[in-house]
Amino acid sequence: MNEILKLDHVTMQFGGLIAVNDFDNCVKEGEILGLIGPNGAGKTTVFNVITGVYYPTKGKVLFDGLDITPLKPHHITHIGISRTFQNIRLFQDMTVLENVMVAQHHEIATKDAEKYLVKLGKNKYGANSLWFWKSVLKLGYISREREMMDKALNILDKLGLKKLAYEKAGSLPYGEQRLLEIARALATDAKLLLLDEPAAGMNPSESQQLVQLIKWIRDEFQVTIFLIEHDMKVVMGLCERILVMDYGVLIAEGTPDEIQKNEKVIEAYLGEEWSNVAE
Ligand SMILES: Nc1ncnc2c1ncn2[C@@H]1O[C@H](COP(=O)(O)OP(=O)(O)OP(=O)(O)O)[C@@H](O)[C@H]1O
Repeated sequence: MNEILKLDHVTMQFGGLIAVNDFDNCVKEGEILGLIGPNGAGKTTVFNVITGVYYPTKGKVLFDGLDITPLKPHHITHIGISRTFQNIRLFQDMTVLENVMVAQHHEIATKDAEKYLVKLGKNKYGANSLWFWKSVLKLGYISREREMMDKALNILDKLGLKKLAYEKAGSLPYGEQRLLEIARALATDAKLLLLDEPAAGMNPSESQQLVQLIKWIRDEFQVTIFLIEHDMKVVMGLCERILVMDYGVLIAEGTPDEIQKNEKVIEAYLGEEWSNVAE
């Protein structure tokens, strides 16, 4: 499998604290990769470096072979990486449909990213570029809105949320708000989805459904998935490969079976969350 994302010796330091220390690994195209580790291990910081929230102290991030380290978060969304957050970030007072449509509007703000891609000879996004100029000139704006709505409804339909399209996002039960976050991420035409604790707050039956749904999303939308998760049953049932961090350091990599037997990993977890899995 090709590497879709490469973290090349990434270090992220906050003052005296090294949150991520020489992280050197990749995400392979089409895989479901898990990132686990105790609280404060540095997992979210890895996602923040990938998505341009932080500029790493050392190292580079490559996406499809392209150095994306200097790009801003909205540019990173534009080139095909989208994320969900640990704490749900929806527009609570907007409808479900509007939330998904708004996610597509990143295309409007892409000029700088396109300049950067052109400079690197990588402009594969001609259609979006045309849309940018059309929207500036207000040409085709209405038909474009229609297209966005159809696309949003299609995604909602696939995720079983279409019947809720005109409900306020804030009125949805927690599990469905998490699904809506995934719908928003898919609406950006992402090639790589970063999911930060997708099962947080779900009951055991919801989280088992989520495992099946994420596998289905990977196949249906042909996306690669990199996720942070504390629920070990979800991680072990879903991920094909797992990376384990502790105190900013990548301490293990392997299949679910290999990770469950890894002494360093067992030690890092001090038996806590781990005992749930081993049962
Ligand atoms: N902006 C920041 N400034 C200073 N320290 C930070 C910042 N962001 C993260 N940290 C610190 O970096 C370390 C790693 O934090 P991070 O949120 O990446 O861990 P995590 O593995 O995602 O934890 P959790 O599972 O609890 O979400 C922590 O000690 C945290 O306090």
